[in-house]
Amino acid sequence: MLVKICGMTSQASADLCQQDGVKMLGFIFHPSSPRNIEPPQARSIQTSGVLRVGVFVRQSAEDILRTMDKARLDIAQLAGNFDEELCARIGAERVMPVFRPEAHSTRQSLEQDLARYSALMRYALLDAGSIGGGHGRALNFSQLQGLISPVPWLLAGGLSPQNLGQALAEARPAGLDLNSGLEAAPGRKDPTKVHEALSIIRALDE
Ligand SMILES: O=C(O)c1ccccc1NCC(=O)[C@H](O)[C@H](O)COP(=O)(O)O
Repeated sequence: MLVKICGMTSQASADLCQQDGVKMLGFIFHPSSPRNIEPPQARSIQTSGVLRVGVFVRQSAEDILRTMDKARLDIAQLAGNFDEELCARIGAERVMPVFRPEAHSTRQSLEQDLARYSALMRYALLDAGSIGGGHGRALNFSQLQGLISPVPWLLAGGLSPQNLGQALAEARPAGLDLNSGLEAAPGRKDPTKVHEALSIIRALDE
């Protein structure tokens, strides 16, 4: 199971989240987010054995690449509008676009969208809403069961210790992206919720 925890704002939150089984830590570069972080601060946060993911909403390829360099990022999560050219400029091995199931009237249309980007991305992330993230709202898990994706896909949107079991059983994703459901307050992770979520995932993933 590919587990990503998003919204790192300090070394303490990164240390808390760098536990067994966590594969990605997310840094949000979006000034209006309560989880926004500046590139030098993200750079100073030490990580080990995890992929460092930068979350971008509406930025040019140049800005994204500059921030990736400054903040020592491995992957760009494209949570706003994106196209083939943007993905190609960043490089397929470093791209995780955010797809929006609610914007598609059929499952086939979502799968066609995923297929269109097959050679341009390393992972796909599926989130609720139409732009941005961290809304705390869940997708309809059962509608995603058996989804055909050319790359491993992560389920995002309103995941918390309360609904992880249902999410895994119904959507059956390759990975999970957790954020506001593990917070004590916007931008501040709650140690109890983080431990609880990761132990649930470990138990269900055995
Ligand atoms: O979390 C934010 O504040 C945010 C702002 C702008 C763009 C993306 C953002 N978050 C992206 C994520 O990867 C979240 O983990 C994902 O949307 C799920 O969030 P949540 O519904 O809070 O679990």
